[in-house]
Amino acid sequence: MSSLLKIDDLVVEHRTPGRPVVRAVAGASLEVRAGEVVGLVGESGCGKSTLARAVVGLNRAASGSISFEGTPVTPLGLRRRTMTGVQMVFQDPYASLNPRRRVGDQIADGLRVAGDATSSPADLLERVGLPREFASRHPHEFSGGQRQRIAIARALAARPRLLIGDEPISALDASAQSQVATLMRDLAVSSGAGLLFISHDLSVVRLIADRIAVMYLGRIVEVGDTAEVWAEPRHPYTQALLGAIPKPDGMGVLPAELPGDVPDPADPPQGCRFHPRCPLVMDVCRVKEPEFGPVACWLHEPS
Ligand SMILES: Nc1ncnc2c1ncn2[C@@H]1O[C@H](COP(=O)(O)OP(=O)(O)OP(=O)(O)O)[C@@H](O)[C@H]1O
Repeated sequence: MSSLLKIDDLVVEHRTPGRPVVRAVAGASLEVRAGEVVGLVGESGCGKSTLARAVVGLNRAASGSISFEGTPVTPLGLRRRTMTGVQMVFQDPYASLNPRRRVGDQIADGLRVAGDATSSPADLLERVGLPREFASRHPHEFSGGQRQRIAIARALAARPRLLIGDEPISALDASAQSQVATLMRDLAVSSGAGLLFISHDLSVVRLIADRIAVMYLGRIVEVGDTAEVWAEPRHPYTQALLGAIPKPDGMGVLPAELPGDVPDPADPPQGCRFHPRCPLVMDVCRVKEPEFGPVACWLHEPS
């Protein structure tokens, strides 16, 4: 599979006057290949949205690089390409659709972007599992799950090569969540596009992602094939997320609850950022950040 999106050592900072700088993405590296689904997971506030927004140019990169189909796009991100190559589906389908415009007209915008004169908005609605006649109606007539399908139809109309879902299911009813996630996966993969799917719902990510990237306090701490990471999570944080921390003596499993809260990204711990909460912490972890992959942990230092 060829590389579609490549993020290297990306740093993104939020600056608010009178407040310390928040380094929300602190040297993250990640790749999405054409035709694959990458699930990005991690606790609230770890920087997932900031990373996604940097990719589409809504947040500016302070350093590091982002390239799309081999072309560097940093520091402005993909904004100039967003209209054709990349589409993002946001968390809140109530906010992302224009309440005053008919659904069909909003989908038609995407078709125009792609220069697609053969498909109709009704065709796109059909592809996302909605009746063709919805095209003449307005967003307020629909449920959250239906609106998110409409937002997906609008994104797909532009024929993106990369689709990004930033928590696209977390505002939906439980019954709609896995359906919408699976739909995004099927539609992206069948058109040969890549999908970067951000979610804190691990069971859904497990269902749809080929690979999984685990983010902690601005960094990707583990990346791997979804089935392998589930079978054998290696970073203690991934183990905690999946509820399977082996005890240091190898006997049994610690409870999934991690001590303490996520540290403040404006003042991250020295050394490994996870060390204050890590049940397997060693001396080196307190002084030196593990800057290697695919498992950024001193227990898994490449030889
Ligand atoms: N516009 C902003 N100004 C200042 N700080 C921000 C801004 N946006 C995000 N942050 C901070 O950056 C950090 C990362 O936030 P981000 O929203 O990227 O995380 P996330 O993993 O997507 O979390 P969530 O799942 O809650 O959206 C958090 O500490 C957050 O408070």
